[in-house]
Amino acid sequence: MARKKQFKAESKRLLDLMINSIYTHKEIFLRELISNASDAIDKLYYKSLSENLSDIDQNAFKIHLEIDKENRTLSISDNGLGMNKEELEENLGTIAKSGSFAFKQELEEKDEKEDAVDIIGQFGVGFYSAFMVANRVDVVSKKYGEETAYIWSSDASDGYTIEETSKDDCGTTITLYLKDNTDDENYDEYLAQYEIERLIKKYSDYIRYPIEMWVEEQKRIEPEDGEEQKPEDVKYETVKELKTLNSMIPLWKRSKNEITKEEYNDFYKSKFNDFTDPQKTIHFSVEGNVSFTSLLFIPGKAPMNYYSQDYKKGLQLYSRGVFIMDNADELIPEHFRFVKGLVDSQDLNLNISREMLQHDRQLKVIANRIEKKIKSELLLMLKNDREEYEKFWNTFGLQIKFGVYNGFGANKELLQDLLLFYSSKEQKLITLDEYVARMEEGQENIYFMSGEKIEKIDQMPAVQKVKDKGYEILYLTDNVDEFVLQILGTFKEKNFKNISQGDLDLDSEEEKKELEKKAEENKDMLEGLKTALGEKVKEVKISTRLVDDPVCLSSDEGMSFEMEKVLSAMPEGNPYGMKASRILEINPNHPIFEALQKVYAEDKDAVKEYADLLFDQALLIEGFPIDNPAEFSKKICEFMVRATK
Ligand SMILES: Nc1ncnc2c1ncn2[C@@H]1O[C@H](COP(=O)(O)OP(=O)(O)OP(=O)(O)O)[C@@H](O)[C@H]1O
Repeated sequence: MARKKQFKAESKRLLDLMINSIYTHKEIFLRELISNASDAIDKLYYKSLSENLSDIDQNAFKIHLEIDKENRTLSISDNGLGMNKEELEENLGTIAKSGSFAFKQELEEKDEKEDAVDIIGQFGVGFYSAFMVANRVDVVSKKYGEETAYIWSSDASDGYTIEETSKDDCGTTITLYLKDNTDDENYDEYLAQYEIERLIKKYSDYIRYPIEMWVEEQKRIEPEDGEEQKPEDVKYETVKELKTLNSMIPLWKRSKNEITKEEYNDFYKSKFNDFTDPQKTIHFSVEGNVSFTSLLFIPGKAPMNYYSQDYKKGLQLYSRGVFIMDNADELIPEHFRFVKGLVDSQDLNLNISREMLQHDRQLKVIANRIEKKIKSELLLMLKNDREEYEKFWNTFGLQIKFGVYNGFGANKELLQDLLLFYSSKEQKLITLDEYVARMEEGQENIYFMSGEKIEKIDQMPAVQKVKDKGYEILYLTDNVDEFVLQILGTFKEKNFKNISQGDLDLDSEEEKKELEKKAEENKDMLEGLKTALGEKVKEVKISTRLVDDPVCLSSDEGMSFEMEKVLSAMPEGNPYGMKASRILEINPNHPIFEALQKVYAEDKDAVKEYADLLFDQALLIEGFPIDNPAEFSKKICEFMVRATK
C-alpha cells in the first residue's frame, strides 16, 4: 500500500484557490496540459541535441490524446523527458514549483540561448487547472534513461500518492477522471471529439509537435463500379483514423518569401471570418529588448459592424505559439482600429492564468512598433500605389480623419500625411503635402470649401474668385473634415482658410480702394438692407469674393456654416444653438446691385422686399432652409409678373 503524503496546509489552500479562482474558463486546462507535454518533449529534444543521444528519434515526438467515454476519462500522453519519483514529488506536490522554469533558468545560466527550446511553463501552477474539470488525476511517468515508472495520483482534496508502476517508454500520461455533470456545467463535453478538436485549434494549434487523436469520421462509400450516384443513394461509413489536430507551424513563423499571397489571404479569411481578401498584409518581426512577430491585415472591406459598438478592436496574442487572448486592445491604437491580426512574443509578462497581460512596458513597446509599422506601410502604399491607397482611403479614410480629430489632435502629427482631400485643380484626391508643394507664388493659405457634394461645392459663388486667382481649393464633403483642419491648425506653416469665412484678402491695393469707395458711396443703402433684415444678418456688405454671382453668405472667423450644420445634424441637436454669423455679401459688379441702387434712390422702403429675396437666395445657395418658402415663391412670382408689365 502506498504511503499517503499530505499537501502542506498552505498548499491545500492554494490548490483550492487555483481550482476556483485563477481561471475564468475551465476549458484552458487542456491548453495547460498540452503546453506541459510540449515542454517535456522540448526538454528531451534539447537533451538529445546537447548529449548527442542516438536512441532519440526526433520525428517520433508527439502528444497523444485519448477519450474514454465509458470510464469518462481524458488522457494526454507525451513521449518527452518524463519525471522520476523525486521530480513527481517536487513538481506536482509543490504548488508553484515549476520544473520548467528551473530548466529554462539553468539554460540561461549556461548562456545557452533560449531558442534551443521554447519552454512555455513558468509559474508552476498550470497542471492543477486539471482539477477544474477532474475529480481525480493520475500521472504515469517514466523518466528518460531510468528503469522505473511511477504513478502520481490525487483527488486534490486529500493529498496525493506516488507508487511504482510499469510503462514501456519514457514520457508521461496524464489521465483526468472527469467530474460529474452539474446543472451549470457539462463535463461530458470534454469527452466529445469535436470539442477537443475545437480546443486544440483554439489554444494549441501551433504547438510544434503533432497532437494526435483517434477520431471517427463519416466517409462516403464510393460505389464499386465507380459510377455517378444520385445524392439520395450516397452511403457513408464511420471510419476511425489517427488524426493530427494541430497545424504545428504558425504561418507567421515561416519565412516571408516562402509564403504565397494566397496562403496569407486564406489564413486571414479563416482566422478573422471574412469573405473578402485583405487589402494589405503586413508581416514583420522585431528583435531587441522585446522581440515579437506580427502578422497584420488591412481588411478589403469594412466589417458590417465596424462603426457600431459591437466591433472589437485589438490583435490576437500568442506567447510561444500558445494562444493567450483575442482582441488584445492595447496593441492597436484607436486610429488604426480597422487592422486585424496577431502578435506572437515570448517576452510578454502574462499573468498567472495566462488569460491576461500585465499592462507593462513591453506591451507599450510592441504597440508603438506596430503603430509605426502600419503608418509606414500606408505611406509606402500612398507613394507607390496610389490606386490601392485610394481604395484603402475610401474604406477607412474616415477613421484616419477621426484619428486626427480625436483626443484634441494628440495624433495629428502621426496621421496628417495620410490624409487625402479632393482638389479643385486636379479633380482627384490629393495629400496636403502635394497641395503645399504646388502652391502659387505669394499664396499664403491652403484654401478649402465645404459642402454636401463635390459638384455642389464647385458651383458655390465664393469658389470662382479663388479659382480665378489660380489657387487650388480643397473640397470637403465629410462632416468631420472642417474639424480635422481646425485641429491641424496649420500644415507646413500654412494656414487653412475657409473661403466662405472672413476676409479672403485676394484683391490688389487698387481693387481694395475701389471697393472701399463703393462701400462708402452706398453706405446708406447697405444700412437700409441691414435694417430691413434685422437680426437675421450681422452685416450687409459689398463683397470681395464674388465674381459672377449676385449674392452670397459668409461668416466671421470661428464657427463656420458647415460646423453649424454638423452640430444641428447631431442626434442631440445643437443644444446651445451655436450658429455661424451670417453676413450678406452683394456683388457690386452684378446688375442686381445697380437695380438696388435705383430702387433705393426712388423709394427707400421698397428695398426691403429685395433684401428678403436676396437673403433667402443666399441661404438656399449655402444649403440652409429658408424661413418661409411659400412667401419666397410668392415674391418671385410677383417680381416676374412685374418685369413683364
Ligand atoms: N507532461 C509532463 N512531463 C514532464 N514534466 C511535467 C509534465 N507536466 C508537468 N511537469 C512538470 O511539473 C511542473 C509543474 O507544472 P505546471 O503546469 O504546474 O507548471 P509550469 O508548466 O512549470 O508553469 P505554468 O504554471 O506557467 O504552466 C513543470 O514545470 C514540469 O517540470
